[in-house]
Amino acid sequence: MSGDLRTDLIAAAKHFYDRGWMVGTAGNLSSRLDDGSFWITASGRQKGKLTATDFIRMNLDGIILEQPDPHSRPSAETSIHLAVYQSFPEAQACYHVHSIEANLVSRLAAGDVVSLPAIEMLKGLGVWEENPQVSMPLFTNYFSVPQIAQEIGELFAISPPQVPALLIRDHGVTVWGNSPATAYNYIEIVEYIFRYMVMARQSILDYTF
Ligand SMILES: CSCCC(=O)C(=O)COP(=O)(O)O
Ligand SMILES: [Zn+2]
Repeated sequence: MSGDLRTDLIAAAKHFYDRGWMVGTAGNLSSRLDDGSFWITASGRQKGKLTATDFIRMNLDGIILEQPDPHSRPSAETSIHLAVYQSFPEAQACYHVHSIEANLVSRLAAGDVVSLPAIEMLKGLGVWEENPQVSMPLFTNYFSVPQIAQEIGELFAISPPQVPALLIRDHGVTVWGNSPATAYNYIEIVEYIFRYMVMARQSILDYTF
């Protein structure tokens, strides 16, 4: 598997699993090859113990190109990865995890965006401004995942987000980057920001975002 994108995905999933962000088979990761196709985690796999056969290679039309385990199915949330890759052709990796903090933060916002605190960590998401006013798009967790994906694609076609991340209410966060390493960092940064927001709510200090 040397030079195989699945090596990065397996290592990332193990790290996120160990952080408690991919427990109980939660979350899905994908990464693109030079031909535009992508490896994505098969559905329902234990994300702390992935092997090369726990992935499926698909093209941007959602057609399966390689399936090392013939009994596997693509992630149930493949349509969201497709919406991200179709919206952002430069994206090379798309990572989705479920943390408790992401779920709590999604309940802090009543509307369709979450305002983020103007902290230094925003630079890690590409925001280099004095006292930035930044929000992350927040989507409804429809039972039908393709419906979530459709809303993502429709919104991003007219209004690209300020940061390479989206939150689904009561579900989890999805990020994308121009490499697997970048997407990995983005997950760590958004989860830091969510943790900050939850802790700020619990603190006696008056924080407004
Ligand atoms: C307990 S996880 C519920 C499904 C989900 O939201 C998820 O991220 C994992 O789905 P997959 O089909 O990719 O395993
Ligand atoms: Zn999910």
